[in-house]
Amino acid sequence: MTTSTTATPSQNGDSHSGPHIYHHHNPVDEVIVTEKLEVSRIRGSDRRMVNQYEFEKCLGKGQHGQVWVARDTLTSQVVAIKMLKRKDKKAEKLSALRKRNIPSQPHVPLVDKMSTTEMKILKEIAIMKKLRHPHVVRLLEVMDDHLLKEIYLVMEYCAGGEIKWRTKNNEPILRVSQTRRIIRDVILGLEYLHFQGIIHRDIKPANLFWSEDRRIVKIGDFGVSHFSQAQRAAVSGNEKEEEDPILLDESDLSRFAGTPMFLAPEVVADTYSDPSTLSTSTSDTPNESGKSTPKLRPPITKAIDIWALGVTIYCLLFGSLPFNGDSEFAIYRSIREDDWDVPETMGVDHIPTGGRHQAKPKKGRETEGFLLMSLLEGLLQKDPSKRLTLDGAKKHPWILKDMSHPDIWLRTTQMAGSIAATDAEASSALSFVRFKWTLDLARGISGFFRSVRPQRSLRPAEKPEKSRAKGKERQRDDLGTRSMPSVLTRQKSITIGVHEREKQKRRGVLRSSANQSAQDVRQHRAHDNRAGWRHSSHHAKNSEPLPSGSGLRVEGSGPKPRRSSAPGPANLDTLNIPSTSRIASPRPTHASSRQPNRSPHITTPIITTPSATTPSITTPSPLSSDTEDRGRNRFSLSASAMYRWVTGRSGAPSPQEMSSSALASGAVSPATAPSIIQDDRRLRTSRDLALRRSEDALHQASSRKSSSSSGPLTLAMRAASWGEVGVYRPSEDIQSIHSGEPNDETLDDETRFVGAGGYAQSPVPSLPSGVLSTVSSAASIGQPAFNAAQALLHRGGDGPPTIDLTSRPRSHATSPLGMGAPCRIGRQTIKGAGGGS
Ligand SMILES: Nc1ncnc2c1ncn2[C@@H]1O[C@H](COP(=O)(O)OP(=O)(O)OP(=O)(O)O)[C@@H](O)[C@H]1O
Repeated sequence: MTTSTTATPSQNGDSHSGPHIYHHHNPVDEVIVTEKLEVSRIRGSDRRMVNQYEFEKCLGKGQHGQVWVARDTLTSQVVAIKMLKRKDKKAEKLSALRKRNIPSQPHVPLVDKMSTTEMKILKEIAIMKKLRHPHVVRLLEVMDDHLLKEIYLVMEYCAGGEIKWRTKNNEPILRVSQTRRIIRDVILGLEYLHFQGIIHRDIKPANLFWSEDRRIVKIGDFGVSHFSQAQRAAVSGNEKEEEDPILLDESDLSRFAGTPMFLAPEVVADTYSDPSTLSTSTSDTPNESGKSTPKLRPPITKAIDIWALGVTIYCLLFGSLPFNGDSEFAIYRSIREDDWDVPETMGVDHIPTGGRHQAKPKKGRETEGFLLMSLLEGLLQKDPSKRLTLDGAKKHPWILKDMSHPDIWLRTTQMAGSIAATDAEASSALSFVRFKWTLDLARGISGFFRSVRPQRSLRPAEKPEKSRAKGKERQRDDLGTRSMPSVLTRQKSITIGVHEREKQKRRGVLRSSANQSAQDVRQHRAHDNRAGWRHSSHHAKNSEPLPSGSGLRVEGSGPKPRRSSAPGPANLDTLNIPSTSRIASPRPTHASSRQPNRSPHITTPIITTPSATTPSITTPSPLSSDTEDRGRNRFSLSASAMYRWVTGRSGAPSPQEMSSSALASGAVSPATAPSIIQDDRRLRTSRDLALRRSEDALHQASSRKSSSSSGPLTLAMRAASWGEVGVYRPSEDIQSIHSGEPNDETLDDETRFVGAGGYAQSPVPSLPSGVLSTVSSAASIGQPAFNAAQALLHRGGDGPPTIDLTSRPRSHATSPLGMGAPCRIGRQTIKGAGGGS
């Protein structure tokens, strides 16, 4: 649900009048859009207050504005607020020059009415609004008052800061194992972005953020990201899916955006340095006149993120960049032409690399260095068509190294059919619903999954990107820590007319959805969410040129100068969707695709039959032969299987075995248990349970607004992303997954248990993995589930071990397990090194 809020009249006249209603964040809410702002100063201090947010300290300044840590005085939640200036004089001048060449049209393009900066901001917002994943920084609220010169993006605050990767002497500061875990998180986040049709375009260590305790890494900064409708349609199987017109503009891939050292070769292709060679020919053979025609520039696809991931891994492990130069031009040349090399050792733990080219060892004897070289080889392929895919990277032995159950990790973190790919689905609390244990829910879902096999759709035909822009480059003086500013070159596709039609369509949908049955609630929410977009951009899209702000003074000189623009890459969307990402079609948009028996609560990903226009094939998951397994009823309750294991018999737990509070709260219904257990019959092994737990963590996390560091949820999530899925491990394993100092003796039993994503040692020494993981999952879900788990496990006598869960696990923020512990290098304790600051 998107909510508009209003503010009080300002004391200082900074905002206009309106009733005093500030929105209270609810973890399952969609992004809030606030249109009226009150900007004031806190009495007796020079600190700024914007609506309910008290600004505390400035984190830094980027291209278009500042980022502040602020506190929500209503909830005490600490957030990061990005203040973006609507107008950017320099960028606009450049844009105005370009626009002179655009012929006049019956409808004035939206971009011509809005500043290019504002357009960019709106795009960033539109992209961020779609995202909800534990490894992606979350947008909580957009504060956009057209009377003010700044737009405020309230985001999840990642208190661990950005990932630091080198000392002043260009030495690495992370261990190899830490890097591996970071990269696993990034892969999961990136996989989600690509699944959503988003190319990040600025993957680099500085855009990867630690959670407060440095257990989780999240991808942030979507300032130059690109949304591809074609990619999205390929995933959803619905080419006609409605989207924001702002997002539909695909010309912006022709922008030359990103951070120079992390740009892929296809982005800096030599047509850039020599515009005369620019050609649309696909051949490099001599033509009739005998002249050789250069190859067509490779299309810009999500493969650019894979390249940047390779550069990022290199940075984290070696403390230096694989491609560098004294000037931007030299950097690009190096990216295009140079081979990369590696130092003798990697990581702060100085593990030998074995060199760039090494003889292939016998199977099973591959060294860390050998595996890394093979991974980098795949990621840093200059030809994007030969580059490793994200799926390939995820399955690479270096990434999976030291995992006790890589196959389970791969399966549990698989995107297709498991991750809610739409806003509506992402907003659902799958695990929470699961623990409601409603009969309809369990039956409906299991029936559904039995009847529908996963399908995967082929992507639509490639769209040629027409626009090409030429430009000059400018030298950059920083070392890849700053993104290049982005300037839209053409925005012809977005017109007021398009917007009006879009609005009318949505209104119609919204009206009719008001009368739909409860089964349509989820779909309604999706529309509602997108319609909510109108709140923030309504005036921008429909009104006359925006009035200049009356409130905040414009400070500074705007963004850094535009560095360069390049000839536009040729093609836009030949996005290679990993096979594992194609299985599900998550959002039905037509009534015909609705499942008649689905409960209004059911918000599980939907596997739709592909539309007539989209060819599809049915392919088993590459990870396992049991594709059907993926389609199983994920609502089958692990807890019931846990019950079966605990009691040694099938059937429902008796009411006495349920905790009274769980029953009282309605979270556990004895009447529903038999059917649930029946549905659960196929889940016989603890392995399945472990799998389930991990999925739950993902879903639960994706449903939470505040997926920051607090709460036990993130522990389960961490387990999933760190590849340690619900497996009991002895004490030495705790150290092996410990990113801080190995001799940390401060773990107490409870903390160990809280960290039960596979790290518990006591007090559950002989607990099978499934049970342990289930409890971990339950703990992440909340009191009712927690009570249920407790009821099931809390039995004495000759059965399995008793686990006392009477006290809620304490926040893992206090737990030293994992990356929270300091990492010392010499006498220094290094921030961002998986340790304290
Ligand atoms: N959600 C967040 N949580 C914590 N810190 C953040 C968050 N978002 C941004 N920051 C920090 O705020 C600072 C400013 O960020 P911003 O993205 O505006 O600029 P930048 O990354 O330095 O430059 P640019 O984006 O122009 O490349 C950076 O130090 C960044 O690490």
